[in-house]
Amino acid sequence: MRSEDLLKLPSMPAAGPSYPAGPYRFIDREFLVITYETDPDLIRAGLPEPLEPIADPIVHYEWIKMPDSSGFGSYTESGLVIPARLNGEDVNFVCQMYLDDDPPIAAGREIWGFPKKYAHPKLEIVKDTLTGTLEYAGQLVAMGTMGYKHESMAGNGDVTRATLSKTQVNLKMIPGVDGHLEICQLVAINLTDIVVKGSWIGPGRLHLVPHVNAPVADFPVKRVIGAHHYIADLTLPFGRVVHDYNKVAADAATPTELAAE
Ligand SMILES: CC(=O)CC(=O)O
Repeated sequence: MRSEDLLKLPSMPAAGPSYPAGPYRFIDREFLVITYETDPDLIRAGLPEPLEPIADPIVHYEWIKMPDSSGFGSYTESGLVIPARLNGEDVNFVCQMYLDDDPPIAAGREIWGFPKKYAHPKLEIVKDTLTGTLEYAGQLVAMGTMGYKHESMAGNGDVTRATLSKTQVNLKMIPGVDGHLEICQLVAINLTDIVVKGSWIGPGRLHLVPHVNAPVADFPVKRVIGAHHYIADLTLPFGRVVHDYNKVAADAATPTELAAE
């Protein structure tokens, strides 16, 4: 295989790349987001610097069903997002994500640094209840329930658009061949071409179970604040590096330390 052909490949392995080149467009992407209050000390400890906590110690627990995703197919994911501040901007730090499809796990980690792990999330309508569950290694670790379409936010599409437009921040960590973190960065992403197709609020409940390898319950639920169900089409564009830990450490190293390397 010629080098110039290799360099045009979207991903590895060269024999059957895991995911194609973008753009990555999602149609009818359906969200259940349960917002709750947790312990402020746990939020402070869970946010990588220089991210800072906001005044309210809140977490968004999400289920996202993606039936039609270019390049990735049909899959579901679930996880935790923590509102935070970065350089004076309100952002969402993507803290944990669990999903059931290999290409978006590989692409999510390799391109944008999403903290993705393989698990079995589900989002379904069961009788009168929008129900999200997450199983990791055969055990239930999260269950969220919401009254189905109680109050439409149709006249309030801008609120949902604003929610989807908020900057997301990931901690991307990829080791090099010597095992050290060759890439250790905060990566920011803003979704584009957002079309909100439906949006509802209603009563919600959330149950999290401690699990060592899917530690969603490390941010325990003190009080549920609200539940939001919405459906949208959107594009996930490439990201941008907003903080490079290796560069900051190299810039801070003294000339003596550098000479000793
Ligand atoms: C591929 C991705 O990272 C997108 C998603 O699953 O949210």
